[in-house]
Amino acid sequence: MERDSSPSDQFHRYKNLIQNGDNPDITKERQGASFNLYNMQCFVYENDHKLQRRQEILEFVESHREFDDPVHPHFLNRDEQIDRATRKCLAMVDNLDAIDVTDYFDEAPLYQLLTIGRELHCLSLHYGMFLPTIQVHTEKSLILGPFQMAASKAILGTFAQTELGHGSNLSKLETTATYDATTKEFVIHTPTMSAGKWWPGGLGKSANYAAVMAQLYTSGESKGPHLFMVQLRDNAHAPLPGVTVGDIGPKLGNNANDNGFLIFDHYRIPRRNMFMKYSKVEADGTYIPPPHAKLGFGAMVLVRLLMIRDQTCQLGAAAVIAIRYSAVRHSAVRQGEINEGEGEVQILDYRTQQYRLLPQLARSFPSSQRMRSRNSTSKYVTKQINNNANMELLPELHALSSGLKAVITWEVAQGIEQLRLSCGGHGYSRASAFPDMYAYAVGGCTYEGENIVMLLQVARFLMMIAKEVRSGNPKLAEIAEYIAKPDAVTARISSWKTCSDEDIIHDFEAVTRKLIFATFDRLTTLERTMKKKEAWNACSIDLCKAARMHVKTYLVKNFLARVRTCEDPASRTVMHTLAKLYAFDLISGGGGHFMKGGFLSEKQFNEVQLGIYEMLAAIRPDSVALADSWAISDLELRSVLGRRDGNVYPALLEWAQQSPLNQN
Ligand SMILES: CCCCCCCCCCCCCCCC(=O)SCCNC(=O)CCNC(=O)[C@H](O)C(C)(C)COP(=O)(O)OP(=O)(O)OC[C@H]1O[C@@H](n2cnc3c(N)ncnc32)[C@H](O)[C@@H]1OP(=O)(O)O
Ligand SMILES: Cc1cc2nc3c(=O)[nH]c(=O)nc-3n(C[C@H](O)[C@H](O)[C@H](O)COP(=O)(O)OP(=O)(O)OC[C@H]3O[C@@H](n4cnc5c(N)ncnc54)[C@H](O)[C@@H]3O)c2cc1C
Repeated sequence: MERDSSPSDQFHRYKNLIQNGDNPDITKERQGASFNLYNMQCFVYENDHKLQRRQEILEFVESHREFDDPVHPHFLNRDEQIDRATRKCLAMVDNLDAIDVTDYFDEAPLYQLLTIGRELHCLSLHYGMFLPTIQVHTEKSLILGPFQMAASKAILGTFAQTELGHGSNLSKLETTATYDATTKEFVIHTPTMSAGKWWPGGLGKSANYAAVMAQLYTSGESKGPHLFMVQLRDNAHAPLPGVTVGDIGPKLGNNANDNGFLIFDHYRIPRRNMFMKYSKVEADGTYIPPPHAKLGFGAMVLVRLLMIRDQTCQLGAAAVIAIRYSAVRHSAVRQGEINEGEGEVQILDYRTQQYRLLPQLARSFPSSQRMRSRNSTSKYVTKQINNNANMELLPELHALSSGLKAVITWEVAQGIEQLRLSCGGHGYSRASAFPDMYAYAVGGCTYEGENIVMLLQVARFLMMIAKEVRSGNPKLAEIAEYIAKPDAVTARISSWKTCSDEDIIHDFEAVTRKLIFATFDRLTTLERTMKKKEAWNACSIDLCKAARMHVKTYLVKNFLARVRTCEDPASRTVMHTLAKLYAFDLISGGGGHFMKGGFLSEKQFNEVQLGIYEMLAAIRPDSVALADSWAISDLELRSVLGRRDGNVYPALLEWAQQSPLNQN
């Protein structure tokens, strides 16, 4: 008997049968949009220049063969993944000038996503933290040398702070840097096993330098954690004597990045290798403290701000995938019928599906847009600090960057998981891109400051403000002005169609204020009978809740404010509904806080719920176009389910063809 045709032959037969232009369901969705896509995209990306740059970068990457993937990266083992990412990374960097990517917040992450994807790479920390550390912490007169060397990749660096034994608690780091005034050197040493550096990205194989955080000792005194520029490997890339270094093995995600470990044995570096912009050790060992104790943590603040934008884009991309897929599932065999006899519906028509998708889509917009103005705030603050003029803004920036980082990374990770589930079985396949997105995003909940630890930093700031308000002499940062407003007795929220932005903001501010003062009162009461730190620990769950609510209020206010700037009326109408959906969904999720003390009546709560259902129905016809407004190309999305043309099934077959198990 003649043998069956190979899986490959069969696959091509199906492919020819199915693939024929865009999926008609998705085309119909696009045709039904109530707004002009280009106008909306210009609003989302602030202006058409940014949109145009996205397109230019995409075309540049697509036209360069060195960025092609001969084998889909999902089918590679870890060595092959690292090899692929490293090759692509070098090509990416070699072409930086040609495509002129200079914008760190928008263009650089896009360029990286298009060329490499979400696996990170050997230079992630070099660009993500080493260069920013040099920028933030090197004296002006000395910056050119190291910066040029790092920028030109003559040296490749990482940021080595976390140790086996301590990550969050920086004051207890154990690596030491002891100044030897006789040789004018620092001796870097790992005194215990738990002092070994653990986690720095790119350390395992790639970096030959590191910005190392170590406890400074000079003239026999401990001066706390400080940063040092340390060479780790020689020109042949072998570890230098006194340095032991390696890879820490596979992780949940980011596996093309060689996160590493690092141990020092009385390793000597010149005095000038201490980053001395803010604090100094003179040749004789005299220590000069910084103008603000926490200036040494400045690079982390900058990277937390970078992360917010980067992470939000992941949620946007996940929403694009799930919405497009929901519009095409099932064009041939539909899941069920809403009205018997009228045929089956797209899964996007199920109210439960809309409830899974659209609040996540709404959530993806405010955070990304906020970041753009945070970018300028951070530049402003950095300038003030560089001029040694104004340290007053530092606590505000620290609180805001920590809070946004904690709330957004959590919401992004949760949102991606919810969107993955909404795609049923196919969401579980790596072809969907959800597993890689989730693994990438959820890392952000931990690195650059564990989220709970970050929320507790925000809470410190809020408790300080509450104390000032209670003392009647507050000096309020802009982000905290509402905390001094008079108490509000009842909520103003009403039907989503009639309630104003001011009503929504009023209620969010009132509830957050109550939460902050209730926590403050509990804390001060406990402090009467407990040590301060014990009282803080006893209140820490409430402290986190108050911090989260403060950040959410900030996001709601800014989303509504941003929508008001939209010049195109049709886009503004849809975005306004999306902003209200975002706010109502938060109220619904945090109902306990809103209903406490009868602030929000049961009737109002019911209006909130009903409002959500009505807004889902109102947004439904625009959902695919709203997903398109993220202007994410297929190359950036890297998802079989989220393809722009909606031809999911042939693409899934094609993807599965590449599995090594199908090769023989
Ligand atoms: C190509 C481009 C791609 C772009 C795409 C982006 C992605 C790019 C990929 C990155 C890939 C992964 C990169 C991971 C890289 C790491 O993970 S590096 C390691 C990061 N580690 C951390 O973040 C550790 C977290 N821990 C901390 O930050 C600090 O220890 C803590 C938690 C803030 C506490 O600090 P502490 O000094 O022990 O605490 P304490 O003495 O209690 O002092 C607190 C006081 O200091 C203040 N304070 C603390 N920190 C600060 C600060 N930073 N500023 C100002 N004040 C501060 C507080 O406000 C507080 O003030 P008061 O209330 O007393 O007035
Ligand atoms: C993918 C990835 C990449 C990384 N890259 C780098 C890098 O390049 N360079 C680098 O130096 N580090 C890096 N890290 C390490 C990262 O910065 C730390 O893991 C992070 O700061 C948390 O520290 P930890 O792991 O010690 O957690 P811990 O601090 O041990 O936290 C464990 C638990 O204890 C809780 N906890 C800790 N302190 C408190 C507190 N005061 N109050 C209440 N709860 C508390 C936390 O909330 C958490 O639940 C990376 C980590 C990951 C996952």
